[in-house]
Amino acid sequence: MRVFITGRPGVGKTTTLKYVVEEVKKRGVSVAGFYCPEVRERGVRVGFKIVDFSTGKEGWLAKVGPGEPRVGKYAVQKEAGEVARLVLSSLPTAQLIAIDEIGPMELSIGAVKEVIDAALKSEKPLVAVIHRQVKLEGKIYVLDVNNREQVKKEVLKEVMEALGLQG
Ligand SMILES: Nc1nc2c(ncn2[C@@H]2O[C@H](COP(=O)(O)OP(=O)(O)OP(=O)(O)O)[C@@H](O)[C@H]2O)c(=O)[nH]1
Repeated sequence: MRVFITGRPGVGKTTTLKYVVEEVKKRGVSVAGFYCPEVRERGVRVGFKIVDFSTGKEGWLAKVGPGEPRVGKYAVQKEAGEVARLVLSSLPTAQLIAIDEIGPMELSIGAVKEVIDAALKSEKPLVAVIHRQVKLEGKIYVLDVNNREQVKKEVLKEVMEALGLQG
């Protein structure tokens, strides 16, 4: 099972993915993967964190300021690799893989791309937010404000079925 969630910025992709992860975790499912929330200071975006779904450990993915390598105006942070390696180590024992997101920034950071490649190679059920420019084989939900409640339920149902769990 591979389900991808895409849609325009701010439409609710992360919220949808986190809803599904939290619902299956309530049912005792082990989830591996990460999400990359933006960080704002006084309303201005200053960078992104990377958070491990399995342990909750987080680190800076990339933030404004000096440093190499860079993704756009952001400097990639070394700690991103530490969190990514933690995620990679939890993939083998997980029942579900969840990634937010498979996008240009994540794909340009070696250790994070390694997690994404491992997830895509895995036979395990995968739910991922994909950037609208990224094309992958699988069931794709294009989220909008009118369908996001319905999509939350549909994706959860697909995951539960793939894991052999009741509703
Ligand atoms: N009322 C309502 N608000 C939502 C829903 N989903 C997301 N939001 C709100 O919309 C805003 C953006 O949600 P995200 O989940 O971060 O949207 P996103 O598509 O992941 O955003 P980007 O990653 O920046 O593209 C947040 O303030 C959410 O609280 C929803 O189902 N209902």
